[in-house]
Amino acid sequence: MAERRVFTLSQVAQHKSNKDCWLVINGRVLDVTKFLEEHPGGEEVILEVAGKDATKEFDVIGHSKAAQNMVLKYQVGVLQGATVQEVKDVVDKESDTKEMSAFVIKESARSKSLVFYEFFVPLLVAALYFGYRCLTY
Ligand code: HEM
Repeated sequence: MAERRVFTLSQVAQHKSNKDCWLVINGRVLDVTKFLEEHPGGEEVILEVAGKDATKEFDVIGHSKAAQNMVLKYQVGVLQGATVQEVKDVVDKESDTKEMSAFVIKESARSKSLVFYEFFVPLLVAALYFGYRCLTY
Protein backbone atom coordinates (compact mmCIF):
# COMPACT_ATOMS: atom_id res chain seq x y z
CA MET A 1 0.00 0.00 0.00
CA ALA A 2 1.27 3.48 -0.87
CA GLU A 3 2.54 5.57 2.03
CA ARG A 4 0.44 8.57 3.10
CA ARG A 5 2.90 10.31 5.44
CA VAL A 6 3.20 13.99 4.56
CA PHE A 7 6.59 15.75 4.48
CA THR A 8 7.59 19.33 3.80
CA LEU A 9 10.34 20.13 1.31
CA SER A 10 12.58 21.28 4.20
CA GLN A 11 12.14 17.88 5.89
CA VAL A 12 13.11 16.16 2.62
CA ALA A 13 16.12 18.49 2.36
CA GLN A 14 17.58 16.96 5.54
CA HIS A 15 18.22 13.70 3.67
CA LYS A 16 20.77 14.54 1.03
CA SER A 17 23.80 12.30 1.60
CA ASN A 18 24.70 8.99 0.04
CA LYS A 19 23.95 7.35 3.42
CA ASP A 20 20.49 8.91 3.64
CA CYS A 21 19.08 10.12 0.35
CA TRP A 22 15.53 11.31 -0.24
CA LEU A 23 14.01 13.15 -3.18
CA VAL A 24 10.62 14.10 -4.57
CA ILE A 25 9.16 12.94 -7.87
CA ASN A 26 5.62 13.96 -8.89
CA GLY A 27 4.63 14.79 -5.31
CA ARG A 28 5.95 11.47 -3.99
CA VAL A 29 8.65 11.52 -1.33
CA LEU A 30 11.15 8.74 -2.02
CA ASP A 31 13.92 7.22 0.08
CA VAL A 32 16.35 6.12 -2.62
CA THR A 33 19.33 5.40 -0.33
CA LYS A 34 19.33 1.69 -1.16
CA PHE A 35 18.76 2.41 -4.85
CA LEU A 36 21.79 4.70 -5.31
CA GLU A 37 24.21 1.90 -6.18
CA GLU A 38 21.67 0.15 -8.41
CA HIS A 39 20.64 3.21 -10.44
CA PRO A 40 21.51 2.53 -14.11
CA GLY A 41 22.23 6.25 -14.60
CA GLY A 42 24.75 6.26 -11.71
CA GLU A 43 24.49 7.57 -8.16
CA GLU A 44 26.04 10.97 -8.93
CA VAL A 45 23.05 12.22 -10.92
CA ILE A 46 20.69 11.30 -8.09
CA LEU A 47 22.94 12.83 -5.42
CA GLU A 48 22.88 16.10 -7.37
CA VAL A 49 19.15 16.36 -6.74
CA ALA A 50 19.17 14.70 -3.29
CA GLY A 51 16.84 16.41 -0.82
CA LYS A 52 15.09 18.28 -3.66
CA ASP A 53 12.14 17.99 -6.00
CA ALA A 54 13.66 16.01 -8.91
CA THR A 55 10.49 15.73 -11.01
CA LYS A 56 11.87 17.82 -13.91
CA GLU A 57 15.21 16.01 -13.97
CA PHE A 58 13.46 12.63 -13.83
CA ASP A 59 11.11 13.55 -16.71
CA VAL A 60 13.81 15.11 -18.90
CA ILE A 61 15.65 11.77 -19.06
CA GLY A 62 12.51 10.12 -20.45
CA HIS A 63 12.66 7.25 -17.97
CA SER A 64 10.97 4.04 -19.14
CA LYS A 65 7.64 2.76 -17.83
CA ALA A 66 9.55 0.22 -15.74
CA ALA A 67 11.58 3.05 -14.16
CA GLN A 68 8.38 5.00 -13.45
CA ASN A 69 6.84 1.97 -11.73
CA MET A 70 10.05 1.46 -9.74
CA VAL A 71 9.54 4.89 -8.17
CA LEU A 72 6.61 3.50 -6.13
CA LYS A 73 8.90 0.96 -4.50
CA TYR A 74 10.89 3.72 -2.78
CA GLN A 75 7.99 5.92 -1.70
CA VAL A 76 7.94 6.87 1.98
CA GLY A 77 5.25 9.55 1.79
CA VAL A 78 3.89 12.52 -0.11
CA LEU A 79 5.00 16.13 -0.35
CA GLN A 80 2.97 18.67 1.59
CA GLY A 81 1.15 20.89 -0.88
CA ALA A 82 1.11 18.28 -3.65
CA THR A 83 -2.11 18.74 -5.60
CA VAL A 84 -5.12 16.55 -4.78
CA GLN A 85 -4.78 14.85 -8.17
CA GLU A 86 -1.18 13.87 -7.45
CA VAL A 87 -1.96 12.58 -3.96
CA LYS A 88 -5.01 10.65 -5.19
CA ASP A 89 -2.85 9.14 -7.88
CA VAL A 90 -0.37 7.96 -5.23
CA VAL A 91 -3.07 6.44 -3.01
CA ASP A 92 -4.93 4.80 -5.89
CA LYS A 93 -1.87 3.03 -7.25
CA GLU A 94 -1.75 -0.70 -6.65
CA SER A 95 1.03 -2.09 -4.43
CA ASP A 96 4.49 -2.39 -5.95
CA THR A 97 4.26 -6.16 -5.75
CA LYS A 98 1.28 -6.09 -8.08
CA GLU A 99 2.97 -3.60 -10.39
CA MET A 100 6.08 -5.72 -10.56
CA SER A 101 4.20 -8.99 -11.05
CA ALA A 102 2.22 -7.44 -13.90
CA PHE A 103 5.54 -6.55 -15.48
CA VAL A 104 6.86 -10.10 -15.02
CA ILE A 105 3.70 -11.62 -16.50
CA LYS A 106 4.03 -9.36 -19.52
CA GLU A 107 7.66 -10.42 -19.94
CA SER A 108 6.85 -14.12 -19.71
CA ALA A 109 4.02 -13.78 -22.27
CA ARG A 110 6.49 -12.15 -24.62
CA SER A 111 9.05 -14.93 -24.17
CA LYS A 112 6.39 -17.61 -24.80
CA SER A 113 5.57 -16.09 -28.17
CA LEU A 114 9.31 -15.89 -28.90
CA VAL A 115 9.64 -19.64 -28.18
CA PHE A 116 6.80 -20.21 -30.63
CA TYR A 117 8.45 -18.26 -33.42
CA GLU A 118 12.01 -19.40 -32.76
CA PHE A 119 11.27 -23.10 -32.26
CA PHE A 120 7.97 -24.16 -33.82
CA VAL A 121 8.09 -22.11 -37.00
CA PRO A 122 11.49 -23.54 -38.14
CA LEU A 123 10.23 -27.00 -37.12
CA LEU A 124 7.15 -26.54 -39.28
CA VAL A 125 9.25 -25.35 -42.23
CA ALA A 126 11.55 -28.40 -41.86
CA ALA A 127 8.57 -30.77 -41.66
CA LEU A 128 7.03 -29.24 -44.80
CA TYR A 129 10.36 -29.55 -46.63
CA PHE A 130 10.79 -33.25 -45.73
CA GLY A 131 7.15 -33.92 -46.59
CA TYR A 132 7.72 -32.31 -49.98
CA ARG A 133 10.94 -34.36 -50.52
CA CYS A 134 9.16 -37.61 -49.59
CA LEU A 135 6.33 -36.92 -52.02
CA THR A 136 8.53 -35.88 -54.96
CA TYR A 137 11.12 -38.75 -54.85
C1 HEM B 1 13.61 6.63 -7.80
C2 HEM B 1 14.00 7.38 -8.83
C3 HEM B 1 14.61 6.80 -10.07
C4 HEM B 1 14.47 5.57 -10.62
C5 HEM B 1 13.61 4.40 -10.10
C6 HEM B 1 15.31 5.53 -11.82
C7 HEM B 1 15.44 4.46 -12.65
C8 HEM B 1 16.21 4.42 -13.78
C9 HEM B 1 16.26 3.32 -14.71
C10 HEM B 1 15.50 1.99 -14.56
C11 HEM B 1 17.11 3.67 -15.70
C12 HEM B 1 17.48 2.82 -16.94
C13 HEM B 1 16.78 3.39 -18.18
C14 HEM B 1 15.27 3.34 -18.07
O1 HEM B 1 14.71 2.25 -17.80
O2 HEM B 1 14.63 4.39 -18.26
C15 HEM B 1 17.59 4.99 -15.39
C16 HEM B 1 18.50 5.69 -16.17
C17 HEM B 1 18.91 6.97 -15.93
N1 HEM B 1 18.44 7.81 -14.92
FE1 HEM B 1 17.19 7.27 -13.44
N2 HEM B 1 15.92 6.76 -11.98
C18 HEM B 1 15.51 7.55 -10.93
C19 HEM B 1 15.86 8.86 -10.71
C20 HEM B 1 16.66 9.60 -11.53
C21 HEM B 1 16.95 11.01 -11.36
C22 HEM B 1 16.37 11.88 -10.24
C23 HEM B 1 17.79 11.36 -12.36
C24 HEM B 1 18.42 12.70 -12.69
C25 HEM B 1 18.64 13.60 -11.83
C26 HEM B 1 18.04 10.19 -13.17
C27 HEM B 1 18.87 10.12 -14.26
C28 HEM B 1 19.07 9.02 -15.04
C29 HEM B 1 20.01 8.96 -16.13
C30 HEM B 1 20.93 10.10 -16.59
C31 HEM B 1 19.91 7.68 -16.68
C32 HEM B 1 20.71 7.13 -17.85
C33 HEM B 1 19.94 7.34 -19.14
C34 HEM B 1 20.68 6.76 -20.32
O3 HEM B 1 21.71 6.11 -20.13
O4 HEM B 1 20.17 6.95 -21.43
N3 HEM B 1 17.32 9.14 -12.63
N4 HEM B 1 17.03 5.44 -14.24
